Amino acid sequence: MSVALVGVGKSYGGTPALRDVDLTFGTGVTGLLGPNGAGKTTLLRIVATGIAADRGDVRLLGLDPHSGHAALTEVRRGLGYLPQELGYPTDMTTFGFVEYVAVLKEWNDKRARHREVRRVLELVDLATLAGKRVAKLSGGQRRRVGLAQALIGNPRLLVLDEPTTGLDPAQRAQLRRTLSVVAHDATVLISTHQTEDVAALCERVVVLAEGQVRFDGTVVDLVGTANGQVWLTDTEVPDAVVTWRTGTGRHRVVGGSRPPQADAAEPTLEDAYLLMLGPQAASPLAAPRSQGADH
Ligand SMILES: Nc1ncnc2c1ncn2[C@@H]1O[C@H](COP(=O)(O)OP(=O)(O)OP(=O)(O)O)[C@@H](O)[C@H]1O
Repeated sequence: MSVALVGVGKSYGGTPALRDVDLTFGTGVTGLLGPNGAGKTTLLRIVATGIAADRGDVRLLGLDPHSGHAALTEVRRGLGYLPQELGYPTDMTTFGFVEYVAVLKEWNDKRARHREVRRVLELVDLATLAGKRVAKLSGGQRRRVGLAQALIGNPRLLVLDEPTTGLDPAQRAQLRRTLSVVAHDATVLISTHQTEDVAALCERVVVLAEGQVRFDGTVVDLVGTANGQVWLTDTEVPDAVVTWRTGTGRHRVVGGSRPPQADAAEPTLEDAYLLMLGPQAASPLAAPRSQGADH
């Protein structure tokens, strides 16, 4: 296993961010879902060696990263990381910034380094913007520069904190293609608020809430937890766990007792996620629902 966490806990001051987390990850893409403050970024920062856990055992690529400088360096050599917020030196060009990271990652041979920078820029569809200054890129383009630097050297462990933020639908599809290739021989962890990304990309999904693992399994199994609990109705239903008016004017009803004159609907990953977390999940995902389609 590339990542093994046993009894991992982390607090900031008195605030617990992760409590007693047991998780292992091997090759393939795993999606981390959870409401704001669930602990996703904290978990990814621990796996990316940015911070140490307060409690428990952390093994990354077979090593305890905090057992000494050599182990930490060895883990970092195999790691690609896109943090939630990456500061960009905006006076550099796209090529210049990615090359700068490649230098830090010990790509000392100039020709090999340039080839690698061109390769990762191609992967994220930025080759034509290689000479443009980062300051002049759009938010989505800048996010892809961040992705490019994470992909340098084909890392065995790829940690991406909200990689789809700011990407348009075509770019998200491109990212899905890229990650599905990378994941053949790498362990990829992504956090996202987009259940569609998880449904499209991940074999496995982990739901975190209040610093604890609430679900760990396949996407299909998570969707299955909502079987028989999703309906479409013409009128509002007061006792639903979550409900919203869809773009067609009908109400999607998730959880609670079956409403009278309801049509059963095929559950989606989002339904299952909302049902699992109840009103707690309502912050990031449920807000824009009134404009949504009938799903
Ligand atoms: N540097 C920090 N100092 C103090 N508290 C922090 C810090 N980082 C995170 N926290 C707290 O730890 C908890 C978990 O935060 P974390 O950022 O890991 O959650 P998250 O699931 O990534 O949230 P989001 O979806 O909003 O990014 C929250 O209560 C948060 O306020």
